[in-house]
Amino acid sequence: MPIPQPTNAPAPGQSDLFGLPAVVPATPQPDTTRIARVQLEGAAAMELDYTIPASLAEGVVVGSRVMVPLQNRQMVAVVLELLNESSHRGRLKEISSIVARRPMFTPALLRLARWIADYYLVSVHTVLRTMLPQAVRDKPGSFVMDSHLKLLRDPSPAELEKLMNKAPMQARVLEILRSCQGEATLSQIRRDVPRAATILKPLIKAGWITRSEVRVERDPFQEEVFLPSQPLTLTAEQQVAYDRISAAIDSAQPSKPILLHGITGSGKTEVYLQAIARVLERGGTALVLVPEIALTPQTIERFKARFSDRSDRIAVLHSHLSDGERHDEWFKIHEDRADIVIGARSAIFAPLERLGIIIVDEEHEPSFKQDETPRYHARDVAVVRGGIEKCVVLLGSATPSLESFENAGSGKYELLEMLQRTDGRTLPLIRIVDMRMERRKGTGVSIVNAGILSEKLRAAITARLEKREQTILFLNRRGFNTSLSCITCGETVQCQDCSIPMTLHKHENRLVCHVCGSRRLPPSKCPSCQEPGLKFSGFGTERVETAVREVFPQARIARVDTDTIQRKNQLRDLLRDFRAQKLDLLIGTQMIAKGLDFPNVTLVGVLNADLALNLPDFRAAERTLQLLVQVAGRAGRGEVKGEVVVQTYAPHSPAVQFSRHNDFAGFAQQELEQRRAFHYPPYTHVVILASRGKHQAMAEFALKTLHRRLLEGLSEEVLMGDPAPCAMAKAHGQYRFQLLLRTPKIRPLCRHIQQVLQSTSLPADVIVTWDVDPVSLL
Ligand SMILES: Nc1ncnc2c1ncn2[C@@H]1O[C@H](COP(=O)(O)OP(=O)(O)OP(=O)(O)O)[C@@H](O)[C@H]1O
Ligand SMILES: [Zn+2]
Repeated sequence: MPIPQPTNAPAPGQSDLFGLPAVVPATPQPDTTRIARVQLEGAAAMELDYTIPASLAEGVVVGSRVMVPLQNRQMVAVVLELLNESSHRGRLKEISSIVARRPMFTPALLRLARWIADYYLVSVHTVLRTMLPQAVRDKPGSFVMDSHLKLLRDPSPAELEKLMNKAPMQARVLEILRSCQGEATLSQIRRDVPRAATILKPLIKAGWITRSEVRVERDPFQEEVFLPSQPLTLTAEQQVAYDRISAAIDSAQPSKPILLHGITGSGKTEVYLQAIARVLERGGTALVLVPEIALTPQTIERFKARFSDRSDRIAVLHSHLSDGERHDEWFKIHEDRADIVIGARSAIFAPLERLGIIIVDEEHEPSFKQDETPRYHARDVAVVRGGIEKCVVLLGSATPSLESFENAGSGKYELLEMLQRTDGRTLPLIRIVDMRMERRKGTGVSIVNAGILSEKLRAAITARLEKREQTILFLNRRGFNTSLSCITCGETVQCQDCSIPMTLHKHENRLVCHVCGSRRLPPSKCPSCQEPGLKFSGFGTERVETAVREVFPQARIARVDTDTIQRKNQLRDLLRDFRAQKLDLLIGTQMIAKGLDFPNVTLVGVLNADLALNLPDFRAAERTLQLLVQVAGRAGRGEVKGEVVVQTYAPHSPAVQFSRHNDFAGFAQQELEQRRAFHYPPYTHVVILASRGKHQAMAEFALKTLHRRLLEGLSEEVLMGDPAPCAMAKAHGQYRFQLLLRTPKIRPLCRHIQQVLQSTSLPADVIVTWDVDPVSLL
């Protein structure tokens, strides 16, 4: 949809960030009173003070981008603070000019940036960079432009005919304009009159039309139509939750963050929708964070449908957008043309003003943590942003993170629970299959013997196929066989650059490294002892697909993983087919574990529950439980009761047992006791210090040096491990080491680490990283 440009818009091409002249020159005036503390862009972590000349006094506000002199050069900087005093007063230089009047960062976001910099030990500059999408950072204001033409008066038939004889192209343009109510864009007219641009001038001169420049939004949902949806009548539990949330929205006092623990299908999304409606009624805006993987068209459709009267005021930010789309969506928010923003992790930095609520759905999801610098956790940042903006923060999950659950337990957060499904149905029946027994039975069916499908699961699928109900099989591992090893010497074929076994992808007949992506032909003999006997083992989704097709030749089957889904709309189309029951059985990785709602799915099979359980991480049990509960939540969402079959070699582990009884609280209680006893989060904060480099000894030396320096003056409360190789000791050709620190008080530890890092010189070819509150130890 074209959007009118501000009236003072310069011609495209010479516009700066916000359609203002690129630079507002300053007249130097010695008599200044105010001082701006700025953050230089491009330079490392430099904060400097400048005076604000009187001529710019009104234009410079917190968040403005300005030009400042630095050693004979002019640099771009962001105003962080306005001060009355500076310790350097008298020697300060003046701000030269304003780059953009409208600040790129709201004051609240600047405060947030400082908090993040401080908490995660990074520079403010790095955080500010992260806060802007790349397309906005690099090419702000690069909109697609078009001309909007308007017919000033209808030509009479006689006038048209006269024009037709003299200048037929001009007459044709007038005709087109008349046929579309007197208004059209140049690109619309070009479809009929390709050279229309060349004849606009005479038409304008003759007083027939006017022309103005407009932006064309690159709207990711341009072609979608949304059927409006009405608010549902809330269930009793939903009503209680909603009442509390809306009281917090209405309250003038800042409220605690709210944790909404609602089982799958309890109608959390409906509560979010109604809470947002409440915020909008009061003139506020809403920010919704969803894990990238759950940010499906289905999710967005629900929001667009509910707020269909203002669906053009919903902005979406996630990684599947093109750069241009992301640029335009960001500016839509920046220019106050959006009231609701839905996005993945980095949308927490959406420059919304008048924020009334921040919702973090699936708050337990590890993907809310960024795995590169700055390693922030969007859920925790949401809580801090909520504090700064004085808005409601609502964290939702069927399996809250133990951090949030403990915060609710200790009264730091408020806990709301919804433990019934909206349809009043019970949760699906969960059957645990002990695969140790299963394999001992040796039924003679190869797929069973290979440990892929138990007899129970096979029978359950057969029953579903007969009843024309649908099945989802879940396995969080791609490929055909997951390892290849030598029967003589026992060596496993590993990636040369990474210390993990390579996976066979049969379709392309290659061994693939799932860490660095390197590929090679499967060797015919052992690379280590040169003997010929090599044996494939372990199975991934590709193998499952082949096996299931063999056992159920009539079934209509599809596989969903990153190997089969490569195009943008492929997943959407496939899920549409599944919903329309054009498919009987879906096999997939975590791509299908989240948020999907298919009424005809009555069976979910978890092929190997132990994958997450066996990870060397104190959160292994928590992750397993989250996964089982989420996956199980996909079954029985319609009329028929659902069934879940979980295959495991560890049937008695707490994660399996508690998920079977859908007892999140019971699991949390037991797990929290363990965490407390062994000083793990949420009772401590973890910091991981890691080193990596091409030379093993150097990387290890670097971390040992840091370890030694950290010991000096380390507080007694801090538990520090020894430097050790990471679980994946080598990746991308680099050796990796890490050091784990735990502490009940994070800030003093971070200050100590920062001092050590700043005062220790390390080998140039070793990279040292640190991660505050990591979500994974791998
Ligand atoms: N008050 C209600 N009355 C009737 N149906 C409802 C109500 N609230 C929600 N539903 C329906 O129940 C289903 C589940 O709701 P919803 O998706 O909001 O749950 P959820 O807790 O977000 O689920 P999940 O965590 O599994 O994604 C949806 O189909 C929704 O339309
Ligand atoms: Zn590799």
